[in-house]
Amino acid sequence: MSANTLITSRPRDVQVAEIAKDTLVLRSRTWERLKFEVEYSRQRGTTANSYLIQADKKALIDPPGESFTEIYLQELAQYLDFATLDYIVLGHVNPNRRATLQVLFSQANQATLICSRPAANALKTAFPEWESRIQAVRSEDTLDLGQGHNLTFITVPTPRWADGLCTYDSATKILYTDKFFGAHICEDTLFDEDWKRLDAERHYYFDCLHAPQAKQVEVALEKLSIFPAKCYAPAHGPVVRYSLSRFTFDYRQWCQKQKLQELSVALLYASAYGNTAIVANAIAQGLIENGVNVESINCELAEPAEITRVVEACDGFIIGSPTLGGHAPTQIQTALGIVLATAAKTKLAGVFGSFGWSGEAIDLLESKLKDANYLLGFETIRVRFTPTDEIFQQCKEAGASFAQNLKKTKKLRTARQVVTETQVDRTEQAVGRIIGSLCVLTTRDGESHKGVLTSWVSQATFNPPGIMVAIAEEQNADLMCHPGDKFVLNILKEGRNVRRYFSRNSVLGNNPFVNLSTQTADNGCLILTEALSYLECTVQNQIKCGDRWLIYAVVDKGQVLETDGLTALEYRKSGSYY
Ligand SMILES: Cc1cc2nc3c(=O)[nH]c(=O)nc-3n(C[C@H](O)[C@H](O)[C@H](O)COP(=O)(O)O)c2cc1C
Repeated sequence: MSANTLITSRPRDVQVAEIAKDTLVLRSRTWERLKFEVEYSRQRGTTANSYLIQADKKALIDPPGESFTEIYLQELAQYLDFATLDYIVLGHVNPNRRATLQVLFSQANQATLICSRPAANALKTAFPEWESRIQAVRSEDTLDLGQGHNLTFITVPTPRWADGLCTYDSATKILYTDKFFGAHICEDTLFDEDWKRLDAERHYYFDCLHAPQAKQVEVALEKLSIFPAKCYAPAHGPVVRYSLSRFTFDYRQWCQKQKLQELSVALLYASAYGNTAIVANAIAQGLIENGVNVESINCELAEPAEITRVVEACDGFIIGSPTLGGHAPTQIQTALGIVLATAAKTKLAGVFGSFGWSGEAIDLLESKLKDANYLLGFETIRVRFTPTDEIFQQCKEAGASFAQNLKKTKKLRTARQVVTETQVDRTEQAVGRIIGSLCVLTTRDGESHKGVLTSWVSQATFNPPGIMVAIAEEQNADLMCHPGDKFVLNILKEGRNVRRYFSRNSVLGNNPFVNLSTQTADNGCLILTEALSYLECTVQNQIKCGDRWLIYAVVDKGQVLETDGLTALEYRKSGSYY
């Protein structure tokens, strides 16, 4: 029997120990993975740490979730007469923790609940009967428990825990860090004396929970750094006494590492009950494991300017929503508006969400992004209620495949944009920055069909719909420079290599059309069925300018052949050649 089997067979318990003057830790331990930790467990169990400070006043910090309610309260009763408890301090709230609070609050009937403002709002909705006993605190608010135990509160909002609150006790110099500086590992050892052994678990915990919110974690670290802490008391895993500065340094390094990744994805979501947030976290894990930085935005907290900034800066974006009353929450609708107005169409996009029965919000997001012509980096993820282990894995894989797709498209774009320092003519380089849609222009000469590749095309008029094409003599200009001449403009799709049949150096034969599937348009010219769309055009005017004919033609009719996909673009190094 392996050591691991032995460990997992131990029953849940609550380990109690004194960690400083007047201060106990109560570690609710499970040697197996907890269900709600599907998202970040490495199967080494975990501890849900709660702390009790007993000075002139008594404060209990972070009672555990409902899987421990009974054994935790039984154990706590050995050390505390509930009727004498003055305060319950919460680092964050979640639905899972409410069950324990419900029982504790009814027995500790003198106790006031201390938490951040967002947590207070959520708790007042959950426990309206206790509204007067819930007290919201702000950063730098203090609470004197007597005997030197002066508590200072620090709000540390992150996308995942908008209501995050840390607490510093001046008597013991313990900083109660809640979700920061934890690890999911269950052992008898209370402290981190053998901290090198904890490295992998700590790093994994950070990657799963904090890497997607590195920016906000850095802000939190800054706020916490002003306290002369000698000990971190986290919500999970060993109490940090021996590796405080090393662990703080690691957090800073890990945050930096995220920000230095070459590619970054904006992950926008809202989540009323936490399910969409779990899906977001799974996708984030897949991205992070594949070397992509993730900037999470909880749309319920973020200002529009912040969303705009992140969407502008990212290489790809993924947006997720719950469906509530047949709709996406207002904040998601606002974020979608910002995305549609801000994100370049070349950015890779993704959609996900948790729903109950109809999932309209997910459909809305998908259809708006598809209509706007964004390319999706994975098939839209629809999860009913809470993701199972299996679905969680699938979401993670979707994140991984988004990362791979992002790398591919980025490579394509940068390869085309590289300009070497040896190029002499800056003007040419500057002109070369003009890009165009890659098209094949087909004309007809009697029974013979011709096709030329060009990106020198743009819309010229709304009414009638008209286009402008610049064409060289050798590009069959004679077939399209007279009023009344007909042609078809085939607009090519990114990722399909149709251009190779029409390039000047093509070795694929003189007649490109034998290799391609075509239809004949009403005007007699060929439509390439692999194109994204096509326009049937009639020439109206022309001007000979420099080495080109400038042709103006009206669009008689057109059709989109594929609703998914992006227009292929032609990037050039110089304005003096194609
Ligand atoms: C008040 C309320 C209204 C809901 N309305 C819908 C709905 O119209 N369509 C649907 O598919 N699911 C609906 N649901 C189910 C939620 O979409 C589902 O619980 C989802 O997991 C919530 O995601 P979240 O945990 O990220 O908030 C509703 C749930 C609640 C609580």
